[in-house]
Amino acid sequence: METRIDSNISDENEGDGVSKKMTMIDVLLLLQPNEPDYYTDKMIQGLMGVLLSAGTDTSAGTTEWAMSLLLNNPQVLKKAQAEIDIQVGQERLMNESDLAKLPYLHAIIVETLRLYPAGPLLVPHESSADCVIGGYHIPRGTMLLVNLWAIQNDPKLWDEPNKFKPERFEEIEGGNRDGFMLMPFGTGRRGCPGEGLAMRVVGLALGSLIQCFEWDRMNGEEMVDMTEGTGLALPRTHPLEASCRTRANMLNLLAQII
Ligand code: HEM
Repeated sequence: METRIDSNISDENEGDGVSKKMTMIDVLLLLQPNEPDYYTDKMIQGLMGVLLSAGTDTSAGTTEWAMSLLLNNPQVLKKAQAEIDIQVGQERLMNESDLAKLPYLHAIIVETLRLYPAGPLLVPHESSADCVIGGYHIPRGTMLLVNLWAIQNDPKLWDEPNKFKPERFEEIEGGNRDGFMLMPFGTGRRGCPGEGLAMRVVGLALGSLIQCFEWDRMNGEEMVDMTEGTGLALPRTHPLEASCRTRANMLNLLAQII
């Protein structure tokens, strides 16, 4: 990965500085001449590495949990497919601009993030000054972990918290954020900066899989095992295996692009 980022940096350094589309690396390199001690190659490389590592397993894992939940809840999968068929049709592949017309797909992703948040304890925060949280005195320099998983699965806050019910978010624009019941991307100024990108990436990947293929569990009646593994981004214990076949009406379209 370092080599890749290095070569991007040296390509950009050799260019005339005017690129067709500004990437984040382009912007950082433009800032470099004015503040060379701050925008060093090492710092840019580190920033890119953080974005890649923070954005990859989280988005892929959320897509995998969502597919697992859909396989165990085929009626939800059918409803999502019907929404895509009505809003997008089968003449073209769905694209990013379709996401705004697919509230049920959005609700599926939010419900997945409620049940299986990729950051179950958020990331550790540290108080920069003495403060009081919920009546507790927190001295400066204390590490604070938020048990997001417990909040998002709390029966005092959620009706049937263990059930996968995307309908609970269908009516609510952008998911229910009242009272911090749901914050899969954290909150405040250290909240996840990749939220918008993640929702688009997961929406497009999951939506395309639903639009193009019929999905079944590998072992018929046997439910997909939903055991959580250990790891920072709440991985599954076993990678998901599923059976899929191209939907009859999508065959021609897919044949053209493969
Ligand atoms: C489904 C996907 C994702 C989930 C669930 C997720 C969740 C989170 C959470 C819970 C935090 C900690 C927030 C807090 O402590 O308040 C976080 C931080 C962060 N995320 Fe994400 N994230 C996702 C995707 C991404 C993507 C795509 C990127 C970038 C390309 C990204 C970049 C970051 C960075 C840089 C931080 C640290 C922010 C800081 O400390 O100021 N994340 N994310």
